[in-house]
Amino acid sequence: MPDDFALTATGLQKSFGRKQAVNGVDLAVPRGCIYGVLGPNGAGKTTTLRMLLGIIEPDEGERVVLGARHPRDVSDRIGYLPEERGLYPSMKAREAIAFMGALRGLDWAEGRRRGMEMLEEAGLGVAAGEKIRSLSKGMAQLVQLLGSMVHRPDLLVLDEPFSGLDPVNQEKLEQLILAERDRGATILFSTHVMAHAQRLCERLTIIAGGKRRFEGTVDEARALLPMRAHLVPRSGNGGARALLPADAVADRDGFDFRVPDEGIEPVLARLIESGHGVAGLSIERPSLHEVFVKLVRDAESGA
Ligand SMILES: Nc1ncnc2c1ncn2[C@@H]1O[C@H](COP(=O)(O)OP(=O)(O)OP(=O)(O)O)[C@@H](O)[C@H]1O
Repeated sequence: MPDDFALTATGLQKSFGRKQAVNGVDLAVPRGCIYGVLGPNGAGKTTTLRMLLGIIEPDEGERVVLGARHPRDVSDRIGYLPEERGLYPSMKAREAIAFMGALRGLDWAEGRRRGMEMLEEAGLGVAAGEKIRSLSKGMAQLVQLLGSMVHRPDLLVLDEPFSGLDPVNQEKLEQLILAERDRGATILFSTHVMAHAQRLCERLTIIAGGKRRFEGTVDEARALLPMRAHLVPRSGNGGARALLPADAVADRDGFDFRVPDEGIEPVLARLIESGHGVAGLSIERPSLHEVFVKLVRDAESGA
């Protein structure tokens, strides 16, 4: 494996009975990068992550994780937040973190010390001595997340880490992920919430129907769809329609349309020369959410 990659996988395939969950996924995750595995429900994200971690074996394909022949050989260097959350309900938060660290080879006392420190840094110091069963679901999830980081892993794999968290805790989680990246870790996380991916990911893969539909940066993904313009003619919506691109749709105060390949300038020139004028114009890049929906719909329709 080239040293610049924390993880590579080629041609991963997995079936459960007659259901093909993953059908030939390739991944190359650069070291020190925040990498998103995006896909709709049932796309094969969890199955892909489990194969990468060696929890299940692929039917076909290869994966090299942190240079190892099998992911289990480097499990002490990996942190993992599984999709099914769960900590021992009778453990106190600080101990639950130390326990998760101990499972990855961290000294118990050091785990407790770091656990306390991490809880305080995350603004959860008050929860340190509380039993897991008395914490809210979101708080318990954050404790489990801290537990997956306590041994300072080189690779952190988080399966749908944002689900179940309120907006304040989602923000906290974004900060924790960025801090782990700044520490030097590689972070691989799955999600179907595009706003987090758009803000965090340096690279991403979109999976749908068990296959890879896109790989690249957020900017490259957003460039897959044309920019959109919202234009307000000074003369109102009346006579300007005929001067706009054919796909222009009128809304309350103007028109929405795809920016033509030749640019927006000819449209503006026509409106100005004809005396309709331009009272307002905004041009927006499509969001990752819009690109995701398009790619998933194309995949569903077999495009
Ligand atoms: N152990 C299993 N036995 C049978 N089918 C399975 C098993 N695990 C996954 N599947 C099926 O494989 C497909 C992919 O599932 P997977 O959980 O990997 O998708 P996902 O992208 O993580 O979905 P979600 O976002 O809903 O969690 C689904 O159709 C799922 O029902």
